[in-house]
Amino acid sequence: MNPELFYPYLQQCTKVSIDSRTIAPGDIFFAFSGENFNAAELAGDATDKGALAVIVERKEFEDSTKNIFYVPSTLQFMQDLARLHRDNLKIPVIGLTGSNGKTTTKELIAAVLSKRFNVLYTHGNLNNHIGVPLTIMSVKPEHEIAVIEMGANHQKEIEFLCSIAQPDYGYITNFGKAHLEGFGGFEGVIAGKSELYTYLKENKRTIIVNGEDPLQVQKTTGYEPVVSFGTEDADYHFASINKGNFVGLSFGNTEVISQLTGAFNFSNLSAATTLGLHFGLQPQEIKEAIEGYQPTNMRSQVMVKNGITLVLDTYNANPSSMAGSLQNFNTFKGSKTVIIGDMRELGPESLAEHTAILKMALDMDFDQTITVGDQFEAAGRSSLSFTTTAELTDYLKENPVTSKNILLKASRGIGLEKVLEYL
Ligand SMILES: CC(=O)N[C@H]1[C@@H](OP(=O)(O)OP(=O)(O)OC[C@H]2O[C@@H](n3ccc(=O)[nH]c3=O)[C@H](O)[C@@H]2O)O[C@H](CO)[C@@H](O)[C@@H]1O[C@H](C)C(=O)N[C@@H](C)C(=O)N[C@H](CCC(=O)N[C@@H](CCC[C@@H](N)C(=O)O)C(=O)O)C(=O)O
Ligand SMILES: Nc1ncnc2c1ncn2[C@@H]1O[C@H](COP(=O)(O)OP(=O)(O)OP(=O)(O)O)[C@@H](O)[C@H]1O
Ligand SMILES: C[C@@H](N)C(=O)N[C@H](C)C(=O)O
Repeated sequence: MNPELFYPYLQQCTKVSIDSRTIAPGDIFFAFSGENFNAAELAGDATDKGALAVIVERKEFEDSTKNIFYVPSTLQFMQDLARLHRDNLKIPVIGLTGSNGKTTTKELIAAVLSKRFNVLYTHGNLNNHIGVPLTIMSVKPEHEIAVIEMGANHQKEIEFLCSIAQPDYGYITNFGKAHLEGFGGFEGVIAGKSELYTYLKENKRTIIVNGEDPLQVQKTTGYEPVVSFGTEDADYHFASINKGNFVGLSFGNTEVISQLTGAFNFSNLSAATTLGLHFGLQPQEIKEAIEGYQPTNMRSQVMVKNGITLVLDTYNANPSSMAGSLQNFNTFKGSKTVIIGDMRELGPESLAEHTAILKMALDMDFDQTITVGDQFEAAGRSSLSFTTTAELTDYLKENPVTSKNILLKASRGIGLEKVLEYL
């Protein structure tokens, strides 16, 4: 089977899926093999559920009478099919990457643009070599704009994802100390993420740039077309405002207060507002969209429990986002405890980065700094350190935290959100 021959199935399908458990009539099922399952064995189940077509990479499961087609690599086929679909799309595609804030910014952009357009945007964090093709293939004729998040942890990955998403507009949230191991240090992060700029420049597409970020400005100076925000002379200028623990922005007579905490979210809000204005939305529409967006995904999520203000930021962590979270949390009024867990994928710089973050936390105005993970443990003395989240929860059962504010931040693998029920 080749992608051109298969393309009519994609045009007719209800949705695409890589999980037979989600298949409904009219769907296409792409069967992958993994650590636990070889999904090709489930091709029959998928057709029993009404799948329009199934792609398998095991010849013995091919059955053209049931539209079960064999390809040498399900992944490669899916990527080629997505590229073909993208070639046929006539709508603006906005691509974004960066070290921190991709998902939040993507959600904000989608919320804003959805006030006026039918927007297809990346679901959750499906931002990689599997997630991007799935997202692109999900664009239907009724969609008017697509917002595609692109993630990477090594060189040439963004270049590859751009070859599929082919963004007309591109935005890099920032360069930070994330995935240092795979990128080969901070310079490697800059090179890897800048592959988006290379694509946009080579294809004369529009760059959205934060004029207050010197590294982004340096990478884009002299290029046209650019839509800039931030500085006074940028295309769009916003002032940062705060209400309690929440960050917002103002422009003209419009004041917007988001449900996001952390000064770092100002650039995320600014990017979404810029795109809203660029696509002709009214300030009031943008305000309603941003004020209505509530993070529910362990990304700087603020909640009140038993009278304690909790910041749940356990979806990921790296030195840049950890520093931002600590600085923000330090501005909270009242007594404060931070519970921070190891930051993964930092390679040889890991210990030094954990040591610097621990020092930063200990120098701040917190009642208690609690750490989880062997990297923080190796980094030195904190008020309290635990190797695993399970050890911490055992401790919390006997010794509840009494501060009025608690920050929880760690890499995903630490599973720090499990302590929530003991706070
Ligand atoms: C192929 C797949 O789905 N893998 C997921 C799967 O892996 P596992 O090996 O455990 O699969 P199984 O053996 O259980 O199943 C095999 C397949 O069979 C399907 N199946 C199973 C049972 C059944 O009854 N019916 C079935 O059809 C099943 O659906 C499988 O397809 O499970 C893991 C645990 O949940 C998943 O982690 C794994 O997902 C892989 C890794 C994946 O890439 N998923 C993409 C859809 C995706 O976009 N995932 C994002 C993660 C993005 C991310 O981490 N981004 C980074 C930067 C990118 C770095 C990049 N180089 C990379 O490595 O990804 C960032 O910083 O943002 C997500 O899920 O959020
Ligand atoms: N602009 C920003 N600058 C620095 N840190 C940020 C920024 N935006 C968000 N963060 C931090 O990063 C955390 C994760 O945010 P988000 O999920 O949006 O990032 P991401 O880049 O999509 O990460 P991932 O790809 O792993 O989902 C937030 O909870 C916050 O701590
Ligand atoms: C969850 C994954 N995309 C990620 O961001 N991993 C880093 C290492 C983290 O969890 O902090």
